[in-house]
Amino acid sequence: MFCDKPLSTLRLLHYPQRNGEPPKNAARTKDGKIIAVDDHCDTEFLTLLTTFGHGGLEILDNNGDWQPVPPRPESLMVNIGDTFSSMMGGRFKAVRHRVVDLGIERYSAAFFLAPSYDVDVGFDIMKKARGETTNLTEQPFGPFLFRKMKYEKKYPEFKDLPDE
Ligand SMILES: O=C(O)CCC(=O)C(=O)O
Ligand SMILES: [Fe+2]
Repeated sequence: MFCDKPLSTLRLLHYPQRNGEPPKNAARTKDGKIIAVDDHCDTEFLTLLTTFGHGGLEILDNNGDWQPVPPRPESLMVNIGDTFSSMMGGRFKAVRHRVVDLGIERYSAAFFLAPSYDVDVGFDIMKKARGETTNLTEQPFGPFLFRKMKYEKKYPEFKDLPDE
């Protein structure tokens, strides 16, 4: 499911320390902190994330409040992606998260485990395992990912890519 024509990616992130005043139009949280990465859910299957001990990551809880994720040494954070959530019929939810600027230089690394380009992700894993029919339609992961990134999440780096 993950090995042939893989679409998994490793993202190495460096957030340089800000010098001087932030731009006037910088995106801010309700309590005035500068947002370094806007809130989003990861799109792929599962994400393994380390922040190398840095704070700044926040998740949206069920009450709609943002909660800081305290860095835990020697551990990885595992996030469920939209694809896994949809394949589990929504029983597991992709967590909304964002990164706020704490005024320090920051590093993180995220491995986005993604199904292969041609793999059908348009079914409910649990229903299929029980031999039940699923309502979802066949959906190869590659075009599903590209469409989601381009039209739904509107990520600029996907703007000029073809749909398939
Ligand atoms: O830098 C971080 O801690 C998180 C980055 C992130 O959420 C992402 O790249 O999808
Ligand atoms: Fe993320």
